[in-house]
Amino acid sequence: MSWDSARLLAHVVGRPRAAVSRALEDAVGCVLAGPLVSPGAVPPVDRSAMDGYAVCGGGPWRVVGHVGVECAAPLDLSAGQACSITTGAAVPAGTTSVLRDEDVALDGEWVCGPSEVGRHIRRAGEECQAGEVVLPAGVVVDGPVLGLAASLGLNRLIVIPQPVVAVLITGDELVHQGPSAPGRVRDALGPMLPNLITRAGAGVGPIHHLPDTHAALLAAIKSSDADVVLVSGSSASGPADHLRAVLREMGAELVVDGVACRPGHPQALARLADGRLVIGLPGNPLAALTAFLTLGVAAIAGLRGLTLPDLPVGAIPGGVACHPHSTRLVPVRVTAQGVVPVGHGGSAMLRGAAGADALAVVEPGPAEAVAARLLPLDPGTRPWAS
Ligand SMILES: Nc1nc2c(c(=O)[nH]1)N[C@H]1C(S)=C(S)[C@@H](COP(=O)(O)OP(=O)(O)OC[C@H]3O[C@@H](n4cnc5c(N)ncnc54)[C@H](O)[C@@H]3O)O[C@H]1N2
Ligand code: MOO
Repeated sequence: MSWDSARLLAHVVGRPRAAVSRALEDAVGCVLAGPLVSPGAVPPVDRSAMDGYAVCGGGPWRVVGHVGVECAAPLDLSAGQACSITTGAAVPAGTTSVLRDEDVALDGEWVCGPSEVGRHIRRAGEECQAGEVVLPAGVVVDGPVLGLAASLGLNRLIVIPQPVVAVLITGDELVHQGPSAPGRVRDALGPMLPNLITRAGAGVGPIHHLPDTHAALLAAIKSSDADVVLVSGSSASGPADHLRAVLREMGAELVVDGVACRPGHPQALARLADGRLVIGLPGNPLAALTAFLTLGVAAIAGLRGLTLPDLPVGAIPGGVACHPHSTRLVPVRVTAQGVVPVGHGGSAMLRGAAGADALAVVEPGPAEAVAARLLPLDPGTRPWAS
């Protein structure tokens, strides 16, 4: 299966989770299930944009009082009157202009300065009117969205919740302390995957290290209640690679069974009878990373109700060799001079990817590519190209 078909299928198979109502503080990372509608006008009244004086008509003006932000019922002004005012305070009825502190001259109870009708007044409803849609469905709830929701007066949001992704790391040879040595390989995926899952917009579920047995893998997949289960190091066809046999035994639908890409070709995606997804990540660390960025990120986007972003295209002035039949995923830096491969892109090594910005998606072909789509290595990057 082609790399693009695999990515597309993973996105389609990740069906959006049911919408729920969440308190603002619990909604971060979720996706708006419907348009965000303002219940009222913002601001609700005309407000001063400056610290200074609200005035009525032409000057000089006699200062008749003070209005602070906390003042719920400000006095009225009539022609020739002014009141001192703070930024954000409701302007008194009759105000024609606000003058900044630094622009006025005071003489006892009199104030004078340059006034211009409407100046430094934030009009009621300037940001939005009651009933107005301020954000469409499908926006990821982040800090600014929460701030906006609060300033509209909302306490809760209707959102598609984040999916939960669990990780099963297989490999009897894996160790979690100290260096690799004959017979032992330092686990690189346990430390790598949680941050990638978070940046892709999912919750990190349990991470289990399993022995290389059919029974252990079967029991762990069966007992997980995560929306997506990532299984690393069991994707090929060796004696310790049990993933496909386990999926068969569970009656899973194998949606993606190998992808024509390098590295990462043995990756797989299956849907269990109850709708949960299982993604097989090849054990080689860069292959696991490319598979997560391909199938994992696309499935998570689907589960979150997000579209699959089109990838931006970058010029590669120095060119990069194509593979005759497979899509190459090549660690690159994105510079002002164009896209530059960083090297160290072998499937068992992370050195190139760790210092790169993106994977260049190099289409199969007979020669060299001088441009490629760019798959961000940080799956939390905003998709400018979509
Ligand atoms: N006969 C074939 N052999 C292999 C094929 C193939 O098509 N036919 N594909 C090769 C490719 S490509 C890859 S990638 C690997 C995928 O292997 P598995 O997913 O079954 O993983 P393992 O065999 O367990 O491990 C491969 C390699 O990666 C190391 N590894 C595993 N997990 C980790 C980890 N958490 N951290 C660091 N390194 C890890 C493991 O020690 C092995 O060296 O299969 C090829 N073989
Ligand atoms: O394709 Mo393997 O996934 O090269 O390392």
